[in-house]
Amino acid sequence: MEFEEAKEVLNAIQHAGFEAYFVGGSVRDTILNLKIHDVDIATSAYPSEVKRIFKKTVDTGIEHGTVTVLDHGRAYEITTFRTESTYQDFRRPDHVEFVRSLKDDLKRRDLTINALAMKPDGEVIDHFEGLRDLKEGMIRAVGVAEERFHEDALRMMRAVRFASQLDFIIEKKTLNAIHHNAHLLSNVAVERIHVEWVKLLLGKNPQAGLKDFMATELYHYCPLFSDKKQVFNKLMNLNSSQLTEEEAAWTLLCYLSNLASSGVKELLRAWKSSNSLISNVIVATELVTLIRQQKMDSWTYYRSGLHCLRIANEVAVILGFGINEDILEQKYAALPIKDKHELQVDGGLLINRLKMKPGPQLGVILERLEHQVVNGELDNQQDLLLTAASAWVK
Ligand SMILES: Nc1ccn([C@@H]2O[C@H](COP(=O)(O)OP(=O)(O)OP(=O)(O)O)[C@@H](O)[C@H]2O)c(=O)n1
Repeated sequence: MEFEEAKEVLNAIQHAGFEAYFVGGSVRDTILNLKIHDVDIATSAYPSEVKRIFKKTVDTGIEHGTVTVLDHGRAYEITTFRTESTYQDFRRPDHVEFVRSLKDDLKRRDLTINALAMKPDGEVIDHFEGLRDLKEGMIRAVGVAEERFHEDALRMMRAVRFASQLDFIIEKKTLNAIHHNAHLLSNVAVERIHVEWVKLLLGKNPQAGLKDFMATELYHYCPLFSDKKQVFNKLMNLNSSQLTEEEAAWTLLCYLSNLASSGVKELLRAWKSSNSLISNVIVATELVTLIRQQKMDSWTYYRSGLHCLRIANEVAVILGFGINEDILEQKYAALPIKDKHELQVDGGLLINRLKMKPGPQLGVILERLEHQVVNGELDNQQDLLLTAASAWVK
């Protein structure tokens, strides 16, 4: 386990005479028995001191106190204890103030469940009753919630995200503070909000996260979400099994919003999504309707591709009209060709053998061949395809 190896890193810092602890999400997730992804370390050593202890380091965020240590092929982020919120946009490193006390460092973290530290021997340091909140399933800001949210407004989205991801309840004062400060979210980079929003949708209890997201009016300050109250209500009422990936989450949202492809594009662009995500969600959203209408023919399977078919069907299953997964896979596997390049003729061949001229007619004929092969009307054999094409040319 990553923790075991990371202990050596902690020990090395301690041997050099400094304090060092595991902090943040890895401590929370270990206590919750969840899989941990990255291990963050907080230390009283300044970055220059950390760099003296280890052979291989990278200055990944030296201005906010972070040095990455490379050890046995792994990377560990080691951050000097700090006070004022440096969790904000790292383009604003002007707030950093290093301190030598762990408590001061933990005091400026967002939520009590994220303000725990752990020693290499597993002892947990808990200044803000994070262990109690973990046990009770509570999301609570550290200290005065308003202050924490002013330091970094993204924390409000993190709170609703954790409510969904961990299936926890947001404590009343924290929830009120989010409601009161929701407008501050407008100052946060969309990319950062995006990460939290997706984690909320993919969480264990998205209905709970959405309920808080709406009740606190955070959604008003998210791109193009102001008019989506009804859609979120629909989402909340779905007895959904857990969504497995971001594209499925957006597809569900776009389908429930009745968005045509231009609307999907506009929404996802506003959320700064990648072009590949946008095009997959456009295809998958249309597919959901076709699945509902039972209009799934071979051509639809072919042009959608297996990836989008799976996404659309995941959504259709949640909506109660999905296709049996095995049947979906079988139908796709049974397609005579999966890609245009598998067609036994191409433009060059038509020009050479049928003396066709390059131009739009060639494209039309190739497309017709492709359709017929996919639909099983014509075998994908070169001589058959050439015969069919030559008949169409005449
Ligand atoms: N806006 C933020 C972001 C992070 N943190 C602190 O920095 C730690 C690490 O942050 P990050 O890795 O972004 O999130 P995790 O809490 O580790 O959650 P995840 O498991 O999703 O990575 C958090 O636990 C929390 O203590 C914070 O106080 N405020």
